[in-house]
Amino acid sequence: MKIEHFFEQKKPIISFEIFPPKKESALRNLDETLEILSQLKPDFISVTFGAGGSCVNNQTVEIAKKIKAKYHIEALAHLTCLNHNQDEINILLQELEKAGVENILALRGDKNPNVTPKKDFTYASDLVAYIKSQGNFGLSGACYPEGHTECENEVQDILNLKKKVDAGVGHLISQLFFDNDVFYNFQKNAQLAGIEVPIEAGIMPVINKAQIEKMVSLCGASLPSKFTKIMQKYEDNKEALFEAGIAYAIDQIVDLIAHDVEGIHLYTMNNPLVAQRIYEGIKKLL
Ligand SMILES: NC(=O)C1=CN([C@@H]2O[C@H](COP(=O)(O)OP(=O)(O)OC[C@H]3O[C@@H](n4cnc5c(N)ncnc54)[C@H](O)[C@@H]3O)[C@@H](O)[C@H]2O)C=CC1
Ligand SMILES: Nc1nc(=O)c2c([nH]1)NC[C@@H]1CN(c3ccc(C(=O)N[C@@H](CCC(=O)O)C(=O)O)cc3)CN21
Repeated sequence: MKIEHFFEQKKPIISFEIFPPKKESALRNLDETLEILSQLKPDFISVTFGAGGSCVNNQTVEIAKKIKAKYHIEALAHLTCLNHNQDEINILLQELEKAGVENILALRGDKNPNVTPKKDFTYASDLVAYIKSQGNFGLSGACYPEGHTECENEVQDILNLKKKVDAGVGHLISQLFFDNDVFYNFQKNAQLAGIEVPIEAGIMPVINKAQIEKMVSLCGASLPSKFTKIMQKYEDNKEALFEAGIAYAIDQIVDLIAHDVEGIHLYTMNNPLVAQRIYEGIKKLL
């Protein structure tokens, strides 16, 4: 089923994101992760492709296939185009079709200073238009409540997002954010720009200090003082930071649901216990 159809239901949809681990040995743990995540019955699970700028040939197609075939949950495979030419994209599309994966998150991909980008696709919107011309995939895109780090200003970023939607994206997933007002402001601006597809709010529960630093450098999310206060107080107390990170994420989600958000996309970072705790905290609100 195409993901955009999930939004025809009246309640907010819930989805999880996982990434293919770099180490072969961690792939076994991923099965345990999927076992737990699937019991929570999310509307779909997305699988990243070379997240954070790496472009090794990872297991995205295989994992997305397993999510559908073994766990009977809709899968959304991420696909990046900066480091692929058209022939390589064709092969990946064939593999996805053969695997029965119907939904693609079409992305440009993070720039990696050690890799020269290929020239067939420049922006995610180029990939969206190309996939649209090639088959019958459901297409999703990424959006940036605080503006994309490379874009000169937020107005231009929203106009670029409109191009991506017009190219054929039926659903958007937001970059993570820690201040809900930033997201509400973005929703309003997207609407003013004529963007009418559903926008899921991307939430990352932050449970360790290294992760916060990595994410801030990767996506430039601003940190409200309420957030930094908690992180500073508990940075050296692992258990307390875990609890505080979960509480902060639940607090964000409760507020988003009260504001009638269309969906919550949880960046699980392959930690199923975090997803489980958060799901427990919000399930009665759905
Ligand atoms: N690997 C993964 O699974 C994930 C990666 N990301 C990363 O997020 C970042 C951006 O990806 P996307 O949103 O797919 O890229 P995008 O191509 O939509 O946007 C990238 C930049 O180009 C600008 N832009 C977009 N379309 C344009 C156009 N037609 N004309 C002029 N400028 C345009 C945007 O304003 C933005 O600054 C990447 O760094 C991506 O890899 C995000 C989520 C998951
Ligand atoms: N710019 C950007 N790039 C992304 O890839 C991305 C976003 N933003 N925003 C949302 C999510 C978050 N994602 C992430 C972020 C970090 C890792 C990460 O820390 N990966 C480890 C791999 C560890 C392992 O293999 O076990 C790494 O070291 O890169 C993974 C996915 C993917 N997404």
